[in-house]
Amino acid sequence: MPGAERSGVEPSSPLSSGRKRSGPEWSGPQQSGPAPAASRSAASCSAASRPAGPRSAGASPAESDLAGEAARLDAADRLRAKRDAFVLDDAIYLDGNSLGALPRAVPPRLADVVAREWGRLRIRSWEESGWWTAPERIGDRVGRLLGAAPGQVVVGDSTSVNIFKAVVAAVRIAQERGAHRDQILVDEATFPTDGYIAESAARMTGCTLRPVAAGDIPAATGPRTAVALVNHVDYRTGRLHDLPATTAAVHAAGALVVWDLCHSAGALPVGLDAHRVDLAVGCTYKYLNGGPGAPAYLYVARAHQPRFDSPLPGWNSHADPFGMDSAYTPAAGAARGRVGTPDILSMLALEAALEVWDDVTIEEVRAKSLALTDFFLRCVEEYVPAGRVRSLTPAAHAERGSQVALRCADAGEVMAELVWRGVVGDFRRPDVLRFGFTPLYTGFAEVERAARVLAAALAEG
Ligand SMILES: Cc1ncc(COP(=O)(O)O)c(C=O)c1O
Ligand SMILES: Nc1c(O)cccc1C(=O)C[C@H](N)C(=O)O
Repeated sequence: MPGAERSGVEPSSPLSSGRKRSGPEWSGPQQSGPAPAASRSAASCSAASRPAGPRSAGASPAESDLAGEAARLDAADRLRAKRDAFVLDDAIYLDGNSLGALPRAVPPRLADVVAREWGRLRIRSWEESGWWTAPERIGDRVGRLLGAAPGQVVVGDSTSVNIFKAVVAAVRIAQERGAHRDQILVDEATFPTDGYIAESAARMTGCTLRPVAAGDIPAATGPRTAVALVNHVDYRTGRLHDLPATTAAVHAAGALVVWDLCHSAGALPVGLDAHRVDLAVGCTYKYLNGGPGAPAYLYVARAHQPRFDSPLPGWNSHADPFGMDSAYTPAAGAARGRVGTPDILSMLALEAALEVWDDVTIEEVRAKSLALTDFFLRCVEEYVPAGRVRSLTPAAHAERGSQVALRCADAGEVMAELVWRGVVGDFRRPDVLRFGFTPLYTGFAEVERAARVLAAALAEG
């Protein structure tokens, strides 16, 4: 399988390693580096909660220039106040590309859902509290951030499950156009779940799976291609793939494209309708801050909805669910992508989390994201000795998502040290340090400090 390296969920939690640290963060299941020195004193633990940085005793000129610049950038940042909408602490949280921080709006909303809607209204809430229609209602809200007009996005299930629905349904549509379309292309560096599911979908539909570098998908798409499944932003390197050009090229060859937007939704404009994307999926627990295991979404372009033949036609996607008919008649519109009973608690937590977007445009978030990653790369270049790390993230804005990935041989140990010092990123085996930048709550001073702490951790390594 292409890109078959695991994302790195280790069976044992570092929380059980016996190691005290400043914040509650778990930088990851991904920590496979050696356990940090158990003998570290309590004093050094608490010092870690406010990283002093490698040269704190006397800041070098470059360091104070960058710190000053960070202060100026923060002062001019229109999104700065948004940080208050999240529960954060002194740790520098650069892992929002794995699990977004908790929005303050979520706990009171969930308390109300549990106590009043469930506790008192009980079954009435399916209608009176809008539970039944939540997948489409929240889908429209997510759709706005993806450039999708209402009625095309439904929230529910996991990204993995939605990939299955989207790829199989796309193959069915493509094969209606021509039964000879028997190939599924997948970007070869794909997040593993996409590759596993595409392989299974290929077996089920009589197709073969062809892994291709994302940039080569336009050239590789031909008369036998049914569908191309592509990650908009590569989870490991942070590379942003060319959605408009790839979509246009796949269409020119008569095939369909399914985009995995996990690492772009809430971080940059996607333009689903504008670029005539066929189908798309993604999670809501990263830059959309929906919470651990928050429901994912499925976009089916309006033009494809009448032919969207779900491989998981559950009763919730029936035209008349409460008719309890033994024959399946699909619902019209986005609801056709539903399966079973929605996960209401997670779904309504997500709805509350999305409130933070009400007065924010994705364009201003993107502008800040690029400024943050540019600034981080500059600070790293300034503070880290040349050659100690290598950036895997493209320098060109058009090719960069909202994360920076740095390669270094001892990345596991370095990330453990960073977490210890209060800078939370994550580690992807074998040698990648990942730092995600969430413009709604990350500031420039934090970015400068993170780079300084990184330099110190690397120096120790
Ligand atoms: C690109 C991408 N696709 C899919 C997933 C996983 O989806 P699921 O929520 O089904 O675990 C992730 C992250 O876990 C991801 O980064
Ligand atoms: N979904 C995750 C989980 O349940 C546990 C730990 C991490 C994750 C992730 O989202 C990983 C993430 N998609 C990645 O890009 O590596």
